[in-house]
Amino acid sequence: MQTPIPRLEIKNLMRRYDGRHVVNNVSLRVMPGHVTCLLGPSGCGKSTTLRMIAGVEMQDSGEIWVDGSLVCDTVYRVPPERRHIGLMFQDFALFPHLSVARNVGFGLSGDKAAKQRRIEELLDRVGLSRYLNAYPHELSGGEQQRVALARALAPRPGIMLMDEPFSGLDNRLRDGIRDETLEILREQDTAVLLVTHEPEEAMRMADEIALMRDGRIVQQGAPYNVYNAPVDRSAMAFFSEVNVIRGRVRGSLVDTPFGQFLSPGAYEGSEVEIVIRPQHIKIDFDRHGRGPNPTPQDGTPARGVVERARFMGSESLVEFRMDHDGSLLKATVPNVFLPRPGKALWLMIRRDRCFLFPVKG
Ligand SMILES: Nc1ncnc2c1ncn2[C@@H]1O[C@H](COP(=O)(O)OP(=O)(O)OP(=O)(O)O)[C@@H](O)[C@H]1O
Repeated sequence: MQTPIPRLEIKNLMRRYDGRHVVNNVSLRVMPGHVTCLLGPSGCGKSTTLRMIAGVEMQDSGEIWVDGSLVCDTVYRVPPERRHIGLMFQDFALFPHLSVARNVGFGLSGDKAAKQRRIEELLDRVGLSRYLNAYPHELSGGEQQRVALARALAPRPGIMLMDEPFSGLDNRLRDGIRDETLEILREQDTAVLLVTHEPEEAMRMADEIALMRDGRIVQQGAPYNVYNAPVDRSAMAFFSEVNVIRGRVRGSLVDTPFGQFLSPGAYEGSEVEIVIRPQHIKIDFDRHGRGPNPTPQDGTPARGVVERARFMGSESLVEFRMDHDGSLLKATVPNVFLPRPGKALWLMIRRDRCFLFPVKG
């Protein structure tokens, strides 16, 4: 069976500024109708990657392929306007002297009636039909952004590059517009590469997440896998707060106040971190100075004293000062759980949800 050809493929893309690799050997593929999110902190090289694919910036080395054809390497280069790539960048610019309808229809060819139908269809989908004849300055920032989105979607690009396209929208609007945009892009079988620094946005939108750090992709996969099988502590901490418990490997085991942990693959005598998200810490009551009995699933309980408890909406966040070393651990509990500061409680770690990483350096 033939392997399907990716709509977009980049191979070993490199870009240096002032001798520093800001994009370092980045490779990825996006299939038609799929959304890949380049996710990473500010300055990690996401936008530079997108700009090279768009053709507005040249790579130092590496290749860009569209539908199995080379579009750009260090010798050959298809100009941006002939790449048939749609762009939706943070700093979108509408043409101020054109009406909303003409802005949306700007990149459209074909007969007038078909153009008009497409313009009306898109404005309807982004909820702006009533502004057909308005001018950009008559619209709010968020409305202008939705017009820019309609304009980018109108020519049915085979590839859409999006750089934080929803960041200017208020929360109430954002989810709806995001879902609607995705639906349109999927209907058109467009391959989408979306840049964001927000893990929630990536989890919500992506078929695949490429987690970027210091110019490199450090992990790539379905959102579920990237979240639940992080490659290291930083990858894990990018998605949520984490608790870290340190220990040393002795005879393939790590001894901690929460009991012993198996340490497969870690060197004897090396220092390791056991990392756990706040939602995977279990809380139990104090029974006259004793905690619950140890279990194979949750190990040994360790006692902590509540330092602070806050209600966060759908969950409560409780911070504990641990008896054994004075460290602070965070636990989240669904709904309302607000023990008073000073109260002693027992914490246990869900063994199936903790990760063990070697301490670097
Ligand atoms: N034209 C340039 N000249 C010199 N350095 C640059 C240039 N463009 C980007 N950089 C640097 O390259 C690095 C990566 O920038 P890039 O904009 O790709 O990051 P990013 O991950 O998209 O960040 P953000 O989310 O803040 O936009 C940054 O350190 C930035 O300062």
